[in-house]
Amino acid sequence: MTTVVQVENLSKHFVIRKEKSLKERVVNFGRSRAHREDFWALQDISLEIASGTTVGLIGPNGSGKSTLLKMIGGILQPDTGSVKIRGRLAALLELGAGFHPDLTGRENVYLNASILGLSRTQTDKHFDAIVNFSGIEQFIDTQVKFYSSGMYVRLAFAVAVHVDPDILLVDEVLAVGDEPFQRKCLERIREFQSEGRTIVLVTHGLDQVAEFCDRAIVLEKGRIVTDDLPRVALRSLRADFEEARQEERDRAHEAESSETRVGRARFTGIALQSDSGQSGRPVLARSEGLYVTMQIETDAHLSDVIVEIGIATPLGTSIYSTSSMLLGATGITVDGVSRFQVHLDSLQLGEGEYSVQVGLTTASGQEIHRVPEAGQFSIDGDGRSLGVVHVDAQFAVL
Ligand SMILES: Nc1ncnc2c1ncn2[C@@H]1O[C@H](COP(=O)(O)OP(=O)(O)OP(=O)(O)O)[C@@H](O)[C@H]1O
Repeated sequence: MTTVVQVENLSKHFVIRKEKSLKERVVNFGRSRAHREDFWALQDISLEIASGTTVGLIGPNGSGKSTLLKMIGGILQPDTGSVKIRGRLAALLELGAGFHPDLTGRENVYLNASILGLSRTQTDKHFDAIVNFSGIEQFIDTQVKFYSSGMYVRLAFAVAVHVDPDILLVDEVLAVGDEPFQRKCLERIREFQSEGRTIVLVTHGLDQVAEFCDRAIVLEKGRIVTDDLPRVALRSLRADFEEARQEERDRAHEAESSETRVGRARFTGIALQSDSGQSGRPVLARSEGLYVTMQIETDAHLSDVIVEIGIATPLGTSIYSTSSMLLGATGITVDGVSRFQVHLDSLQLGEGEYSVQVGLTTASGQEIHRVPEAGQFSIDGDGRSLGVVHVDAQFAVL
C-alpha cells in the first residue's frame, strides 16, 4: 500500500492574547507582549496514512484534531515539520471554510471546484449531480450567507464528493446535516471506501469511528497518545474520559459541605467466574452464567447505596444493566470493606468479547464510583449467528 499522507514532526503554536483590564493596559502601555502567551496546539506529530484506509481522529475538545486536519488539508501552515500529500485532496472542514458568503450557491460550486482542481467544463459536467445530491436546488441562486448551516454543509459535501478526490478530509460538520442527509453522506463515504479512496475523519461520534474506520488516532493536548485499531483507541479514550470524570467527581466531593457530603467509596476488587469455575477472563459456553464479585472500601458508613452492574461491547456500547435496587435488594449499606455478588444466569449473548461495568450510587442516583472496564469475558459461539444477542434459529425452505 502506498503512503498518501505523510506527516513528520509537525508542530503548531498559536499566540493567545489575554484580555487586560484598563489599569493593566495603562501600566503595560507599549509592553503588550507581556499579555501574549504561546500555546502549542500540536507538538511533534508524525504519522503516515496508507491509501485506501479510513482513519478517525478522536480526542477531547481542544486536543488539536481540527488543527491537524487543517494542516493536512494545507489550510494552516506548520511552525515546524512537514506534510506531504499524494493525490487530489478534497476537504470538508469547519463551517465557513471554502465558501464565499456573498456569492450564490451556484457561484460557490464553481469557485470551490476550481480550488479543488476542476476546470469549468469539468464542473459543468458534474453541476447537476452536485446540486441534486445537495438537495437544495431551490436555493442554488441564493447567496450562501443566507443558508442554514445544514444547507451549507449539504452543498459543501456535494462538491467535495463530486470532484473525484483521492483523499477526503471530513471535520465534524456532517453532524449538522439532518438525519436523511447524514445517512446519504455515510453511504457515500462507504462507496468511497469501496473505491479504495482514503478518508480522514474528525469526529466525536465514537460509534461512527468504530463503524467506519480501520484505524483511530487519539490526540490529547496536541500529542498522539494512541494510534491503533478503533476498538483499542476507543477503549483508551473512554478510559481517559472516565478518569477525567472521576477527578471531577472527586473535586466536587471535596467542595461539598460536610452535611451534604457523600462518603468516599471505591471498588477495590472485582472478580469474574463462570458457572464452570473459570476465573480471570473467563470464556463462557453459550447460555452459561457468570458470577461477578465486587469489593467496596469506604471511609464512611454509607447507607442506602445502589450497586449497579452492566455489560458492554468492546467498543463501550452498553447492552445490559441492572442494579441491586432493580433486583429487589434495598437498604444496602457499605462500611469499611463490603463484598457483594451478582449472578447473571444463562447469558444469551452472541459470540465475542464483552466487558463488565460496575457502579455505586446513592439512593438518589448520585454517582459515588464507577469502573467502566471492571473485567472482561468472552462467549464461545457456535458460528451460527452474528451480533450481540443469541437467538436459536432454524431455516426452512417452504
Ligand atoms: N486560530 C487559532 N488561534 C488561537 N488558538 C487556536 C486557533 N485555532 C485553534 N486554536 C486552539 O488550539 C487548540 C486545538 O484546537 P482544535 O480546534 O484543533 O481542537 P479540536 O481537538 O478540534 O477540538 P474540538 O473537539 O473542540 O473541535 C484549542 O485550544 C484552540 O483554542
